[in-house]
Amino acid sequence: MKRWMENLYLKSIRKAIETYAMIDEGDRILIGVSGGKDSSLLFYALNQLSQFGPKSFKVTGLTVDHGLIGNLPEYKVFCKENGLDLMVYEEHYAVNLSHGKTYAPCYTCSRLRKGIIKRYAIENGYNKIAMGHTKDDLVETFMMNILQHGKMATMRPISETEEGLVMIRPLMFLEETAIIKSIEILKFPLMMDTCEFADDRLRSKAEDLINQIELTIPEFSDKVIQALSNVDLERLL
Ligand SMILES: Nc1ncnc2c1ncn2[C@@H]1O[C@H](COP(=O)(O)OP(=O)(O)OP(=O)(O)O)[C@@H](O)[C@H]1O
Repeated sequence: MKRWMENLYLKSIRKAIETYAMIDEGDRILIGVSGGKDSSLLFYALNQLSQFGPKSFKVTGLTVDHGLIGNLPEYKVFCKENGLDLMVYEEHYAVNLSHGKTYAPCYTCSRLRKGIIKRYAIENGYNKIAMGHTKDDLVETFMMNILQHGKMATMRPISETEEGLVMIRPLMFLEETAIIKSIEILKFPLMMDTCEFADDRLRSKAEDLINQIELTIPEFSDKVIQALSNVDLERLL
C-alpha cells in the first residue's frame, strides 16, 4: 500500500471501521457503486483493505443501472484492470420516473435503488451493504431533516435494515477534498449520472447553507459530526 493512500484516505476509513466495528471476519460486503467519486473510492479502498487488512472479508461492487448512467464500459475496464469485482444490475426504472411530475423524483428513485441493492444482497448471500455517504452527506442530511421535517436526525454509520442486513458507511470521516484528490491520482474514470434531477434541490440548499456558515466557522461540519455523538438528552425538549 502506498504511503499517500494511507494518509489521504485509508487512515480515515480505518478509523470509521474501527470506531463503529463495521467489519467482521468472514463478512461478505456488497458496495453500492454509483460510479461517482465517493462510492468509487469506497470500492477501491475496501477492496484494498480486504486484501491487506487484518480481517479477511469479501467485497463486491454493485451498480444499479437505472438507465441514466454514462461511461459504464470504460468504468468496467478500469475495475477489471484493478481487480475490482463489479456487478451491474440493469433495471431502467429511472428513465420514465420524472414523466408528468412537477417535483424531482429523487426520493422515489433512491428508495427503488436501495430496494434493488438489498434484494441483490439477500439473493446472493451478502450480509453487509456499504454505501458511499461521506461526512458532507451526513451533515447535509442533518440540516435537511431540520429544514424539511423539523427533526434532528441523520444517517447512521452502522445500522440494520428491516431485512436483517447491516448497512455501513465507512467514508463518514472523509473530507471531500481528499476524495477528489485520490480519484484524480488513481485516474479512476468515473461514471456520469445523466439524470436532470441529479442536483437534488433541498440537498443543494443545505449544502449552500453549510458553505455559507463555513465561511465564518470553518470547522462547522466537524462540530456537527461531533455533536451527533454527544447528545445531551437532559437538555432537549
Ligand atoms: N446507481 C447506483 N447503484 C448502486 N449504488 C448506488 C447508485 N447510486 C447511488 N448509490 C449508492 O448510494 C450512495 C448515495 O447516493 P448518492 O446519489 O447520494 O451518491 P452520488 O453522489 O451519486 O455518488 P457517489 O456517492 O458515488 O459520489 C452512493 O454513495 C452509493 O453507495
